Amino acid sequence: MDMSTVEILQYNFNLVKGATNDFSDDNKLGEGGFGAVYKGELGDGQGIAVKRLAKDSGQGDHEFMNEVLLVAKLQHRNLVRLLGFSMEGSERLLIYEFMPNASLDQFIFDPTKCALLDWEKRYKIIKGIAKGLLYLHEDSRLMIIHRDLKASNILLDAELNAKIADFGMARWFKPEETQGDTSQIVGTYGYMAPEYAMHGQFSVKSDVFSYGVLVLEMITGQKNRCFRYEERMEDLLSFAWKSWQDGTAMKMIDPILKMGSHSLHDIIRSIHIGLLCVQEKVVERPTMASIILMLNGISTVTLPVPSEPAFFMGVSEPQVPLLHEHSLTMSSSGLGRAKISKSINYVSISEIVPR
Ligand SMILES: Nc1ncnc2c1ncn2[C@@H]1O[C@H](COP(=O)(O)OP(=O)(O)OP(=O)(O)O)[C@@H](O)[C@H]1O
Repeated sequence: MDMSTVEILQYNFNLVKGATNDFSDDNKLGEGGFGAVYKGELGDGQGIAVKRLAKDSGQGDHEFMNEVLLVAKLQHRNLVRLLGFSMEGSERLLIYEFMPNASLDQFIFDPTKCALLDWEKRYKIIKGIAKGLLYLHEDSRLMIIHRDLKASNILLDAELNAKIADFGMARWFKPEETQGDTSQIVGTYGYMAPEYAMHGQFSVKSDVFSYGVLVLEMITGQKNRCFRYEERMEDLLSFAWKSWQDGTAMKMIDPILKMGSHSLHDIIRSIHIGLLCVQEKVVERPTMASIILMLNGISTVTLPVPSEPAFFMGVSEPQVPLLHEHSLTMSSSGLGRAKISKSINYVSISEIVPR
């Protein structure tokens, strides 16, 4: 381990504790599957978000530091930057740059704040997420599959640039290894590709699936998990697919997105791209590299006709109550044995080589 890098990344525990007012409730930004997140300010005025990891991970200091070093090396304008870490006893803190506009879900699903994100801004975010994912999938030194891409994991900076957060569940791969099988499924209901949710198979294409759900949510302004149309509960993917087939895709667009003809073209194209991402057949889903070409509307790129999406939501509603927006962990034997886990520990970030 490169000790000089460790020194640069390691923050004094008491300093961080003080910066968050002793992890006070007033400073609490939210709580995720890994623990609570607190706002803080360092002596030089820099805003930070401190993730205080749940204490039951049992991970050694050395392993923890190794993981932090790996994550800190990932730098891209569409990824939330990990500034460093702090440890004391069983306490483990991750220190991130602070994102003043919080997460995307707090805009697009909020009846008032949704108006702050017009189509231009949403389109910029859709493109930004695609660039961040492409970096994770193809351009960083290691291949990374996020595995829990969703609206609450997209943070927004002061200029509303999209920054992908929560690499806690990402896995690192050697470049030639692009697929994995796991019995520990960690993701969020509504965004998980069916082959991952049901058989534990994950690949860059399971991230592409989640990206497609996210794009469709940004256009409709509704959550995949509780989509409504004319007072009826529907399944977002089935609804999008049916509307597309019927030539009535317009009716799924969030009315708040007032459209000129130029943006309408981009919105319809984005619905098309979203549908390509959520196709049932994994091989038919485009890669992030082709998605970026499609989004940029390169005229030589003709979009393929989408095939049927996976109606995962419709057929396999888990028979368990869902706790908030939280991630679920289930055995690879299927949804019947799904169980909710609120305290997924960060051991999963250390899995560098897939099984
Ligand atoms: N760097 C940050 N800057 C500003 N706010 C942040 C930052 N990181 C997290 N938050 C806030 O803290 C909340 C909790 O974050 P966290 O990533 O732990 O949970 P989550 O994404 O809601 O759930 P999960 O752990 O299931 O992914 C987020 O919704 C976000 O509003």
